[in-house]
Amino acid sequence: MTIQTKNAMIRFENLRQEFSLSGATFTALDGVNLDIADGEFVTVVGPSGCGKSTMLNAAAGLLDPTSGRVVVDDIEVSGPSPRTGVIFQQYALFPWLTVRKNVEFGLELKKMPAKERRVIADHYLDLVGLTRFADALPKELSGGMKQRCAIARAYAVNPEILLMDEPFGALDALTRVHMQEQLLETWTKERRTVMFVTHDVDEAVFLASRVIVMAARPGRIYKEIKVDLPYPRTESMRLSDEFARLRAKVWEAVYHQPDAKGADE
Ligand SMILES: Nc1ncnc2c1ncn2[C@@H]1O[C@H](COP(=O)(O)OP(=O)(O)OP(=O)(O)O)[C@@H](O)[C@H]1O
Repeated sequence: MTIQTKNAMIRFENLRQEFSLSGATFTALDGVNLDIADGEFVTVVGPSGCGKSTMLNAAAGLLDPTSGRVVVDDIEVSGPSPRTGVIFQQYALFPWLTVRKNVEFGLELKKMPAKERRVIADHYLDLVGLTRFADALPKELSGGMKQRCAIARAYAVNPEILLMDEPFGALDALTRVHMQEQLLETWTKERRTVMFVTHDVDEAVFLASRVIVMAARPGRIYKEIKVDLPYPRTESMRLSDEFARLRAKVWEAVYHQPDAKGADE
């Protein structure tokens, strides 16, 4: 399935990714074509092992594609770039640095003067609601707060793209819902192009303007489901008939594919 849009910020062009596994070649992704428009919020779902993280890692420049390529704003991705912020499920915070210092980290690497760094860090800490915890250490934060810190840190270096791999996967259901609302609030105020990988069908529908459903063996795009709910998304939308209809549609596409087993089974 090929999905192309005008003004793509991220373009997957016929991406194929093979891995060597105990001497054998395993095709994790095959023929992936997808455009994500500037400022769009796209979620990616699919059975375990269908290559969601592989796709995201390719966009992050963490993989060398077997063939095809990923293009960001007309430039081929050949390695990690400051234009792209990546947030994983594990809170990749430095435990010995305060929350503010964690957010400032990328700016320090850029050799930005301390005063400027602090202004930017404090802006993003405010945006994610962590101002009161600026001087705390990561161990003093809850899981949700740690991920908010990771989001502030990713935003601080001003990337055009945010790649998020199951960022709320380790959180309890209630915190997860709050985090989804908070992320959308941040994204509405400071819009970036987002590709967000998740296992959670509700999360995929609530966040995205477009849900990409993948299939396994080999990993490929199976379906695209448009979410025509306006932003800002609200709790009442989550409980609406339209949301239920979209959830059912995505659920059907994920769990009732012609060959619905995960690649690992
Ligand atoms: N570096 C690697 N070396 C070998 N095989 C890999 C590597 N990375 C991923 N794979 C394999 O590629 C397939 C796709 O993995 P990937 O993590 O992208 O899937 P996923 O859809 O994100 O899975 P999940 O939903 O379980 O996280 C899996 O079978 C995995 O074992």
